[in-house]
Amino acid sequence: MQTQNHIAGRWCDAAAGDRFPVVDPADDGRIAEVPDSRAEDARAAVDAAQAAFAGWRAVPAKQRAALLKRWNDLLLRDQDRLGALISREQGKPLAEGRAEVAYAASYIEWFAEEATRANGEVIPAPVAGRRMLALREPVGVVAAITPWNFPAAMIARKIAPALAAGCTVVAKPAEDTPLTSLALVELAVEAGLPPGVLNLVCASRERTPEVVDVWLADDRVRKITFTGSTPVGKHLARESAATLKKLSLELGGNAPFIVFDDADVDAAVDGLMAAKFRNGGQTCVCPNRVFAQAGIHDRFVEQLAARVSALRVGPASRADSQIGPMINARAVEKIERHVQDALARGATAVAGGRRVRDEIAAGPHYFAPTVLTGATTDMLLWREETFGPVVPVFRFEREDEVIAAANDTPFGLAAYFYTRDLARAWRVADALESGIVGLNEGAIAAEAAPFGGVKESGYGREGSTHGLDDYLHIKYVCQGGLS
Ligand SMILES: NC(=O)c1ccc[n+]([C@@H]2O[C@H](COP(=O)([O-])OP(=O)(O)OC[C@H]3O[C@@H](n4cnc5c(N)ncnc54)[C@H](O)[C@@H]3O)[C@@H](O)[C@H]2O)c1
Ligand SMILES: N[C@@H](CC=O)C(=O)O
Repeated sequence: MQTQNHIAGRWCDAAAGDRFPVVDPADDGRIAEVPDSRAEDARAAVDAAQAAFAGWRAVPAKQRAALLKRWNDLLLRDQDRLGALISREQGKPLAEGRAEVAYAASYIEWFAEEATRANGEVIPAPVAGRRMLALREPVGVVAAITPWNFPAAMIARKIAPALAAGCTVVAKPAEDTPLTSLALVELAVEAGLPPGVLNLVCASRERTPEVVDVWLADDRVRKITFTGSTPVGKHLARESAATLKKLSLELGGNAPFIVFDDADVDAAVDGLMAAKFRNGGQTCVCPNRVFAQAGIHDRFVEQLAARVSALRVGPASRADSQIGPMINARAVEKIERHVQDALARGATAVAGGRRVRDEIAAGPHYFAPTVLTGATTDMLLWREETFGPVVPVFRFEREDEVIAAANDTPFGLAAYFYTRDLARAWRVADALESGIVGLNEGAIAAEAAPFGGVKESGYGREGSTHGLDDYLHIKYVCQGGLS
């Protein structure tokens, strides 16, 4: 298991020698220790990335693509090992850990292919004797800051487009899950990535601001790409203004999931189970508020409660676990606070509603998959993302009422709805204020899709052809004297 920083092609400890523990969320048991980096480590990473930039951008796109393809192949070769590591440090069930490796690899493969398509344009000149071109160039050194919930996929879908575009990278993984990122970097080195092109430093929660502040202040860092909470995203936007860095921010959500009377209720329940319980509800696109129209409300809730009650809670180490531990004590406390607040304000738990601690789910961070009926807009879970296995169901009567309610949030990442009425399908898809819409579909993420939000869920897109643009800028070249 790799447990050192990677700077300028070398595995190294933090210059000051500090380390912090990485724990298994199932039982808080120590898995490993990694470097607790400081400002000097962050600066060394930028020095290395800047020194490597000129050489890397000059590597032909086809060779960069070949290297990314080798990296993709190595992830798939080691899928079982990496999947188990993700599950161990993050807590998701083993099948989901393995699936995340394939998901991460799909972004690397996608951007390997996109690397060779960063085409420019020849623009018809408005006057004689000129040739006008738009070239697409790498922005330079990119700083990537990633969350714990998808420790392989989130870093892969930032690093792969950056490398494909010809940028070099400094990265800092989430403090809860650095081991998977280190394992991915190890495979990138095995794939043949030159020294300095990809640098990764670990830092504890306390030291993270010291590391990231160096990158924010350094004018050699030309772009910040971040996935995480909205308050941290706003901080990065404010602090990078002084050097006018390019920014991609994938921030929090508060996704609505609407089931109309005319929906296929079985399909809606299937879609909600897929969208909500992936990673125990700790996914930024998880439905946070479920709206059921009066005509199907009771049938929908009955089916949903039966499915949710049957979910098996337990550690990733058991092959039959479907809901793992939450990432840490703060996370499970927030979930419990939301549920208790909802119950105190009149909601009813028709499934779950409490922490779990038993022979199988023996640790301190388990929460029962929960369905709450009678949810109302005065509850905490209306305003804040719960980020856990809790489904509050709101009853509604009319389409205009539910659209207003769905949009009544500063966030706008994902939204879902189920209907069989074609006119309504497009009316509602147009009216929802979100970057992503699942229409009769709960599983929306894919490497070929543009993933990102509107409003306070951030800006920029990851995946798809648009995902490469975030790491490129356009240079206009005007050649004269041709007549
Ligand atoms: N939009 C998305 O794709 C997406 C994905 C995952 C999580 N999220 C959101 O993130 C939230 C929970 O995730 P989290 O706890 O990892 O978020 P977080 O913002 O606390 O942490 C994310 C990353 O930011 C770093 N960080 C924390 N404080 C920082 C600071 N002051 N300066 C610089 N970096 C700092 C962390 O170390 C981590 O690497 C939820 O709201 C969720 O919706 C969004
Ligand atoms: N990994 C998620 C996004 C953030 O949580 C996804 O790609 O769906």
